[in-house]
Amino acid sequence: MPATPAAPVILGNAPGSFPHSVLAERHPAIIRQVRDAFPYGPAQHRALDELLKSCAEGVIEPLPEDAGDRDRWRGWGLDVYAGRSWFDVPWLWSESYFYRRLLDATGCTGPGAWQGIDPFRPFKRAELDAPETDGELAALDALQDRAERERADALLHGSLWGNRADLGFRLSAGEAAEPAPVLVADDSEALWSLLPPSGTGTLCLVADNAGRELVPDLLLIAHLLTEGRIGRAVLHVKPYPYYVSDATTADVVDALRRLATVPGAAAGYGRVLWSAMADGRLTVRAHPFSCAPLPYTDLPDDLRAEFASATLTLFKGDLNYRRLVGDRLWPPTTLFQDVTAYFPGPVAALRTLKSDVITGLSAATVSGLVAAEDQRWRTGGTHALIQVNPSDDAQRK
Ligand SMILES: O=P(O)(O)OC[C@H]1O[C@](O)(CO)[C@@H](O)[C@@H]1O
Repeated sequence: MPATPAAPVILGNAPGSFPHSVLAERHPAIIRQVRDAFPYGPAQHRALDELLKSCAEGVIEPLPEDAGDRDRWRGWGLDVYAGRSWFDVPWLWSESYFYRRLLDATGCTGPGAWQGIDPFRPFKRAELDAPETDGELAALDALQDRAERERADALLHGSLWGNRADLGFRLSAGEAAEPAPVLVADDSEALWSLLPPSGTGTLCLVADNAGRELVPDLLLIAHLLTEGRIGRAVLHVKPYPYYVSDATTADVVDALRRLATVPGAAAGYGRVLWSAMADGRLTVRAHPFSCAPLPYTDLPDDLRAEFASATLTLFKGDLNYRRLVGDRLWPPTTLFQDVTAYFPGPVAALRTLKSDVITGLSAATVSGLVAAEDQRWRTGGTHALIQVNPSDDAQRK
């Protein structure tokens, strides 16, 4: 458990706050976008109307009695939160449950003809098929004659900034200008020391978004396998559509098929990944807990054991960061090592900053950011971090 006293859990009930705006504005907008993207029938339109009304002024309703995951959600807190306003329960819980209910409203959770139809697929496909993606993949050609470490860094940064859907395989961390550095924490040396070129271990990469984030995540995995920094990778994705663009197995297939159609170096990475899938060096996992509305302190035993045996578990994106350190208003200088001390193995986070949660910053970095941007740096997606806790559970005891 953290050596630091726990900070307050973030709720969505403070008007003017970022979490409140997500519940009050972003969720209704997502309902509108999804409704406009599909030729839904009357029952789906009615269900979307009901969800719109509920999330604006209603309360959290239980799942239907025949929902296959009803007991799971009851175990995740549904019995405690049902009947309360969406705004008064932990923000992480409320947001996660919104996406679960959206799947019911669109028929994705079935039964029926719409079962399994991802309501976010048109947006994910558009991003994957965008001409910008071709341009960014073509940039890989220029990397090929660089030293291994340089290519590794460029791919790490591609994966990091892919979280903003902006691959830019950067050869450096970008403008590190004071007082507001782009990269607010950079533990990349510690990360590479966990994945030396002679490695045979396993990387668990806990993915975030599909499309222009998942593609560079896959490229990074291909590089690590090819260069012998890891022997195996396990890519954790979501078992069902979630938080609009979160990657599912179908999105992995789309991304790999996309890489199979491009020219140049990108196609070579695609071939590496395709054969690594075939011989088991790359596997895809879609554990139910990946869509849990809970922090990773509540890891179920099977996932805990899996992460404990990995050489490194790498969490991508903002939502995973919130779950990793706890969705709490930590003082920004709270040590990342303290809030991740519960984690059963070496762990790293690659994240662009899109919500209030932050840990592991130096006091000087915080004051530079606040002086330049007040608190906007926390949520604007213009800053990023690479944080590592290299010690595993055994070493801490
Ligand atoms: O795709 P990412 O990086 O996980 O970001 C998702 C973030 O977007 C939001 O859903 C809304 O901004 C946050 O709640 C969440 O943390």
